[in-house]
Amino acid sequence: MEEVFNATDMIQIENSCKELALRPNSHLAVFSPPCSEFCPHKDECKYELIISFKIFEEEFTYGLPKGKSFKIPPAAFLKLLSLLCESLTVMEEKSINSEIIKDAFQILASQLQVEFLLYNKKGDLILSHLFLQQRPLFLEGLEKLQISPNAEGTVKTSFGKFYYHRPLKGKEPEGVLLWRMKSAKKAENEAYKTNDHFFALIGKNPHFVEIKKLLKHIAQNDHTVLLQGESGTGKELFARYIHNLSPRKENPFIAINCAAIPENLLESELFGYEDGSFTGAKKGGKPGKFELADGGTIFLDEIGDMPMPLQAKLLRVLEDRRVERVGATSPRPVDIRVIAATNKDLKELIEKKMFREDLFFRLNVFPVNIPPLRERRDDIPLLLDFYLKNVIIEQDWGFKIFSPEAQEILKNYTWPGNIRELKNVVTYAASICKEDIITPDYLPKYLMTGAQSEVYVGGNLKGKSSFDGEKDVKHRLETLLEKYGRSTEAKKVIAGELGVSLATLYRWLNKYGISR
Ligand SMILES: Nc1ncnc2c1ncn2[C@@H]1O[C@H](COP(=O)(O)OP(=O)(O)OP(=O)(O)O)[C@@H](O)[C@H]1O
Repeated sequence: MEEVFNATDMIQIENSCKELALRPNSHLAVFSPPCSEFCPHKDECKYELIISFKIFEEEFTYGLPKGKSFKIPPAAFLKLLSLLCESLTVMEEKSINSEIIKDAFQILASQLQVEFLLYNKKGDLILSHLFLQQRPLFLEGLEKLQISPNAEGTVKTSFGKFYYHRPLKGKEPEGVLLWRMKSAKKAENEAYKTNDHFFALIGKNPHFVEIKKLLKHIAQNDHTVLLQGESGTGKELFARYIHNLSPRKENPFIAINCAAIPENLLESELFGYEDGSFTGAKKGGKPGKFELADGGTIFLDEIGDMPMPLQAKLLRVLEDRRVERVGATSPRPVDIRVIAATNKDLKELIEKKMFREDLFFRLNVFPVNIPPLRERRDDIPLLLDFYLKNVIIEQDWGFKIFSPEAQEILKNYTWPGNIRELKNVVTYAASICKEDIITPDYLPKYLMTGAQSEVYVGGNLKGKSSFDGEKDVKHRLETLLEKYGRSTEAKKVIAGELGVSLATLYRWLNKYGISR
């Protein structure tokens, strides 16, 4: 028989207490100790609450030690509620326990973030717990709810959608339990909002899981890793994953996007500079990213965009583990692990004499290819769920899900912008849909027409739909620059609005000859 409670804090109470707590004729009893005036420990009972219930012939009696908080899994609580539903006679008898039972269930429900409505078999609402700012003026009687004769299902009430469960005794329903979880749970909130990207590396696709395993292994040593994959596939997230699993995890993780920084600044950003090394240089000089990453990991994103002269300097750092600030006369030692990433074919760049072959071999110690989303479609539902929950929690919205039809469309789309695009689509759909269920009406139209997003075609702007041709693209970029300005902050906003990375935005600005 499955144990209903496996709560970590609820403990099985001693037999002596059990005898006092158990009510042999009822299925369920909740005690706010003392359980009885005859209890020898009644003045110093160590439990806050005692719950005793019987399923079939088996009895369970658990106590919550004082000063502990409930950690009962919500599923167990729902089982308990449905048990309560079957034991409604206990409530209706107005037994001495009924008030305590009510209180206990209210406490449990609020701790577990469960909303519920409990009706007896006559259809009267006898117990409820709803997270509403204002108390509802009235609660619907059961007959208004038009619950189907099934034992389980979903039903719409004036407080939104609920799941229902009606236990049957013989053929007669014993009552009905309506319940739902509050979606914006604080506990989830913490898990989802965590800066620890380690936890947010979502994916169960076997190839993806293999990569995670390999990287976990690689993380233990200091070898250089080269992550290759399309834009938005999660290269930076993987780099953080490696760092978080490595012995360097307490030290800095420094990311720099080689394509997002103007060529003339990149050198000093990476290597730092000495006092007075150029006009406008900060007094006392400045350490570069390599020095800042000392003891930790440096992530060189878009390495294919690094200018040739800097490639030579990077090669020296990789070979000697020493870095020379601009204007310095001698190098300083650095202890770093290097992770580089690219969405370009470096071998092709080598052929075009745009990337140094010797640097490629230095970087390519552990090459890892991150698959595009279209090659791991089985992960799409997981990612949709993850980002939907994320946005709901961030915005403190209520319950929302994608309808099966919307899920189907999202699953079949090619996602040229990969996970970044999926994330944007989820945010867009959840923002414009005021209902609980996100139907295809709320999805961007290009997903349905088979056309690709205007902003994603392998990271290059060449799509169709509302954007037609380069003239439109250039115009859109110019309009946005006019609207937001040209500061780095403004560019981040623009990149966000277009749903691309900052690096891609810089690439486009270069491509269309728009001044930065
Ligand atoms: N497996 C994943 N699970 C959850 N979120 C992910 C996953 N992979 C990527 N993301 C999210 O997708 C977005 C893009 O990821 P990231 O910046 O790591 O991609 P990238 O490959 O480095 O992109 P680019 O080449 O454009 O810099 C980020 O918001 C990241 O959090």
